[in-house]
Amino acid sequence: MEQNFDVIIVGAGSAGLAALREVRKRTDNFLLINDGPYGTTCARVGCMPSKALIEAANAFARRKDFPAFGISGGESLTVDIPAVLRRVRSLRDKFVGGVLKATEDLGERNLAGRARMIDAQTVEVDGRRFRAKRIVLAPGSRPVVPEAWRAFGDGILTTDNLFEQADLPGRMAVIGLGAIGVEMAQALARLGITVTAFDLSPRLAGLSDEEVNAPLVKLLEKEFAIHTGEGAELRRVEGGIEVTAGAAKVVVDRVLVAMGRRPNVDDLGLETLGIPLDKRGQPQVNPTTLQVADLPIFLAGDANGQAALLHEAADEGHIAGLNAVAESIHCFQRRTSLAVVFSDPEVAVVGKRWRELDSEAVVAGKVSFARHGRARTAEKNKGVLHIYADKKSGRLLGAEMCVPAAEHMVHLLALAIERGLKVGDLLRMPFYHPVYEEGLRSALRELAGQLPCAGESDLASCGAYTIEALD
Ligand SMILES: Cc1cc2nc3c(=O)[nH]c(=O)nc-3n(C[C@H](O)[C@H](O)[C@H](O)COP(=O)(O)OP(=O)(O)OC[C@H]3O[C@@H](n4cnc5c(N)ncnc54)[C@H](O)[C@@H]3O)c2cc1C
Ligand SMILES: NC(=O)c1ccc[n+]([C@@H]2O[C@H](COP(=O)([O-])OP(=O)(O)OC[C@H]3O[C@@H](n4cnc5c(N)ncnc54)[C@H](O)[C@@H]3O)[C@@H](O)[C@H]2O)c1
Repeated sequence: MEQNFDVIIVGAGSAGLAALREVRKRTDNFLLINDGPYGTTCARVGCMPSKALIEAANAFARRKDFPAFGISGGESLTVDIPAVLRRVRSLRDKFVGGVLKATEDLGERNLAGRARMIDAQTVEVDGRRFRAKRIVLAPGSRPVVPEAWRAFGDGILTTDNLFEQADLPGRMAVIGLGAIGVEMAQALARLGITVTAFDLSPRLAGLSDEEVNAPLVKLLEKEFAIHTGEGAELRRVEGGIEVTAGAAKVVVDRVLVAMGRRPNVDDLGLETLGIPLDKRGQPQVNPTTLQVADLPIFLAGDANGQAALLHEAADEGHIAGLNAVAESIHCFQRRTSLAVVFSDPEVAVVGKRWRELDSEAVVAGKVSFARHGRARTAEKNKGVLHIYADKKSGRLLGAEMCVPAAEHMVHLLALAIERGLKVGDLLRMPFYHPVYEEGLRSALRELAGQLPCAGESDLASCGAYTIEALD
């Protein structure tokens, strides 16, 4: 017999739980279905354990700057990788524990099992059928691992099991240098592991501006070997796994695969819905409503293949949850796009990427942090920052950067872009001395110098800014 609900939510990840928060405020008649471990990808195997590993690696790497500061003895420091991994898991358990509270009082409204759509209002789990007026699908994504590589068994790692390891070997390959690959390759190298990294693309960490990418590659190459432009192949050899890519060849103990994540939509029964699916099996999803075509279904989080980031998953779950209980479906304006990769220096992209802009219609303000005063005091004077603005109006459009404190500067820029500010508006803000944001100001001044509308001074003449966000 089928059970009837107002809303069914599939997936208890960040998107599913954000939907749950809205749904349960408005109805008790819901069902949450989750396959596999609870606790979310972010807290269990994603954002949080990866950042815990990075922090340990960066703390240990700091010893290399000690001589420059006049501190000696750094070379006698050692790292206990099993202890590092134990701390990562201990922190991870606390983060997961916090997340589990969101579902602990649900009782029978929380069902463990794999859900599959039967039609637009019916879901099947282990042969049982459940109907709902509306359904939120938030099944997340999983690491891409080429089928043939599964034969290497525990020689292959992904971030699903990296943090579970009791110890790590001396030689590792990292395949894929997107966000995960860059973060993990640098962290592993900083923990003393000999890392060799590979990517098909010469652009790393999601950067599209080659003038920002090139210095990043140079900096990372000081810490581990990087080979780009060729697909990697694996072969078991005496004493390890041989990785080849074009002319590059290395034997390693284990391989971390970070070649992207695939949305979990392939086994979800979407083909039963009678709507077109693209070649990746994705239905059309409206990003402002999360609605799938014109069905009573909402697809949120990594699963919709739009922006695989935590804050976007949470927003999408929120929108999907609200729309799943609303009388009529609402559109929500999405936030300025923002992504940070927690390498050192940090990589960050905000607003429009360079490749999305018409190079004829924009000007770029560029600054190198090599001579940045505050960064020099901290031995962190590395990287470059590019800001893009509309040539005619001076309106800020986006930025790409690999610099220290990028995570903070992109938030300031996101505010400016979201509020439609111009280069001159941001230059009228105070910049304290000495802070990393002075580098941002240099890039803005460089931009202003290229704009026909730029004045002679950063400061406004009398009067209000007449900008809602600032006055
Ligand atoms: C190593 C790593 C580091 C990351 N770092 C960052 C970061 O620093 N910043 C950032 O913004 N983002 C980061 N991310 C991305 C972020 O973690 C994800 O975007 C986010 O967790 C996605 O949430 P979600 O709800 O879509 O999916 P999930 O949290 O994966 O939830 C999906 C849930 O649905 C379940 N499920 C799947 N199929 C079914 C089914 N058929 N039936 C029932 N249940 C199902 C899954 O088992 C899972 O429990 C990182 C990701 C990784 C892997
Ligand atoms: N700091 C963060 O915000 C953060 C950190 C980690 C992950 N994430 C999210 O998780 C998602 C997945 O991360 P990811 O790094 O796995 O994916 P990604 O899509 O960012 O990068 C995958 C990389 O693998 C490369 N690649 C693909 N196939 C390859 C092959 N055959 N050989 C060599 N290289 C190959 C691609 O060129 C790309 O550079 C990202 O989209 C990101 O949104 C975010």
